[in-house]
Amino acid sequence: MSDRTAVHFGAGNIGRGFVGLLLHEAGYEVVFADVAAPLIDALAAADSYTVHEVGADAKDHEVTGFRALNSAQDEQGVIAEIAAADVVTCAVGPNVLKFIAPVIAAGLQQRDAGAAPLAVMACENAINATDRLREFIVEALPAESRDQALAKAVFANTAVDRIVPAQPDGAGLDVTVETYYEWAIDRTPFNGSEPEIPGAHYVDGLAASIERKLFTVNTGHATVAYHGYIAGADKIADAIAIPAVRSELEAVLAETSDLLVRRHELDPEVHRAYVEAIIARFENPHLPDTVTRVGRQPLRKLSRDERFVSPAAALAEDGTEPTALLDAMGAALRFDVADDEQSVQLQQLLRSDKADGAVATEITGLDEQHPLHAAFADRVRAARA
Ligand SMILES: NC(=O)c1ccc[n+]([C@@H]2O[C@H](COP(=O)([O-])OP(=O)(O)OC[C@H]3O[C@@H](n4cnc5c(N)ncnc54)[C@H](O)[C@@H]3O)[C@@H](O)[C@H]2O)c1
Ligand SMILES: O=P(O)(O)OC[C@@H](O)[C@@H](O)[C@H](O)[C@H](O)CO
Repeated sequence: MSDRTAVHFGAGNIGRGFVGLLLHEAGYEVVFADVAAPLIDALAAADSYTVHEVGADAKDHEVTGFRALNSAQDEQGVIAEIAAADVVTCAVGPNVLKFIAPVIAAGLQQRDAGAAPLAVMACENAINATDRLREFIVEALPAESRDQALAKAVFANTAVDRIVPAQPDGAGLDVTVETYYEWAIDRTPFNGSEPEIPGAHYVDGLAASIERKLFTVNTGHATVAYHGYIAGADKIADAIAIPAVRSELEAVLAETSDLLVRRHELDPEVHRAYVEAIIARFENPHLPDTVTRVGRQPLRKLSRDERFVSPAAALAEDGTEPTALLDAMGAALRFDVADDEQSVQLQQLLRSDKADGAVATEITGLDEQHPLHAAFADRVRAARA
């Protein structure tokens, strides 16, 4: 039995197939907290699950020694775990951070002031997700004990990268993943006391790592998903095999590469190799990933600080029209998937009687004066025609 505990919110694909696995391999007892009752019941009843890698040099990994708590039904149990844990991580989706924050806040209040600080690290596809989580925790803490509670934790931003597709019915707790993974954690807030996680690596400041990842892996992935969806593809590997989709992907990544190389002073050759490796990951024929999973929640993906608008707005502000990014954003507007709530909301918005410019602003958060706005409003008009 381990003497170190990690509470992980979100026992879904990346939670079991990546964060839970790496924490287990680092020697932590992982306590999964999730609101999905069947999933938590299955985890609580299991002694182990298997992470199956697919692709070159694939291996199977057994995860054992975990516990599982239903955070909707046993909030006090989760709070007590957090009060005593060494690490808290989450992979619940950026829009869910506000719901888990009050529980973490309560755990910090209950924590012994003499205990080593709790390492809090959000593992979401978003810029500074841990900072966002911290803001929600701050809001949840009473003013009179806020500073004491916050002093009991260290908050570090992270960037996580591993493609974990939706798992097929009947897979149970086992998870199929690609072999590649990367977990970059900002070392700065730890002042030398960073948790030992051999599968992760520490970096000085996360801005370059997270933007490189989000604006390459996720911008590229979403481009393949949205153009692939329009072309009628179901799987990402099939979508990228369509020459027109592949050209859109390459054009989008040329635009984000231009921004990333300049902004973070990346070596262009090293970055080119990074881009090529990512395209090869999208082509992995053994990975059963779909355009509907990768394109999920289009309103989040089209929001201001996300994978399309953030780099496209920066390029437009520099005087370049990012045509491929705009075309991918236009393709995203045509993502019409009945069981994706945000896709339904997006289609309702497009059918509304609001002006194209107002719709463009509502989706992207860009005001009418922004240099990207008019070009995106044109894509809105085209999608409504
Ligand atoms: N799947 C990937 O390839 C991948 C890779 C890197 C990062 N991510 C990021 O990880 C996050 C999760 O993605 P995923 O693919 O694992 O999604 P998922 O839907 O498989 O898992 C999310 C889990 O969070 C749980 N959850 C929802 N609300 C909760 C709450 N209030 N408290 C506790 N648990 C709650 C859900 O029940 C679900 O089990 C997202 O931010 C995603 O962008 C995913
Ligand atoms: O998780 P999302 O919805 O932000 O993005 C969908 C995919 O691009 C994403 O899950 C990737 O598979 C992952 O980020 C790879 O590291």
